[in-house]
Amino acid sequence: MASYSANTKREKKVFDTEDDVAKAMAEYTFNLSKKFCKKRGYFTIVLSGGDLVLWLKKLLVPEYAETEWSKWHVFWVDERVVPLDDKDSNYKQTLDSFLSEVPIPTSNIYAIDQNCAALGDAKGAAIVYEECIKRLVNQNIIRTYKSSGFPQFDLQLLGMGPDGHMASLFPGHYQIKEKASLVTYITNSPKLPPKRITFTLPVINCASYNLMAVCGEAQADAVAKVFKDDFNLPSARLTADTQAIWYLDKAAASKLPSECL
Ligand SMILES: O=C1O[C@H](COP(=O)(O)O)[C@@H](O)[C@H](O)[C@H]1O
Repeated sequence: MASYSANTKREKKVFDTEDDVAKAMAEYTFNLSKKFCKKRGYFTIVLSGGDLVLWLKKLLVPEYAETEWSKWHVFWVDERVVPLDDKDSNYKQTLDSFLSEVPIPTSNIYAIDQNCAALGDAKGAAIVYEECIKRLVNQNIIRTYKSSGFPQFDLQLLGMGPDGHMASLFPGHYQIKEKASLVTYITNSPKLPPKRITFTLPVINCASYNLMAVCGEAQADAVAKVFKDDFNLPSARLTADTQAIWYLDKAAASKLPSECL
């Protein structure tokens, strides 16, 4: 199993504005899509909810017209267990702002199970999502991390909340300790809505590339704690197989200790 003890060097780039972060995230995604589509014929990309959903629109510019959308397989690192047409659904938000604009085959977009979502069955949704990931590993669409059996996604685009949570792994909640499952669930999330499913930390850290994009002053304290290695914050535990990089705007980076600048 992958280690999550911060042995992959945490990298960062600071940009002037949120718009610059979004543009750089799009460029990073485009380049990795090109690399993996050429190498394997697939690109497995994991998305988050939150602000990032809007930043994905930067991929819709003519510069990236050659993106091989038909080779994309899209997952969510976490999802709120609400009906798929609910305004809080990460799937719906991403569909409305980005996915509906690009020709990714519908069968390559892996939303959570709609029955579990409609019933608010978080445990069931986690089980079904884990089965889905395992099936795609068996089909060689998702690679595995150094023959550990853990899935290895090509790229994950992540966000962090002001409390330092990433995906739906929240500070002080036991889900961060889960090591055996691929997908777990929470029914008392401190951020609403309360029922969510989430990739576990080993799965998150097995990805080839992890890009954490964080903007705004509200996140500055948490960013500073992460870069001081405060592992109480789930986001401080982010690593990756090849690269774990943080894209920050100046506001989010404003409280970084001077030795980190
Ligand atoms: O609830 C969630 O929050 C985090 C962070 O969102 P942000 O708006 O502060 O960027 C997000 O990454 C996660 O996917 C989402 O479910």
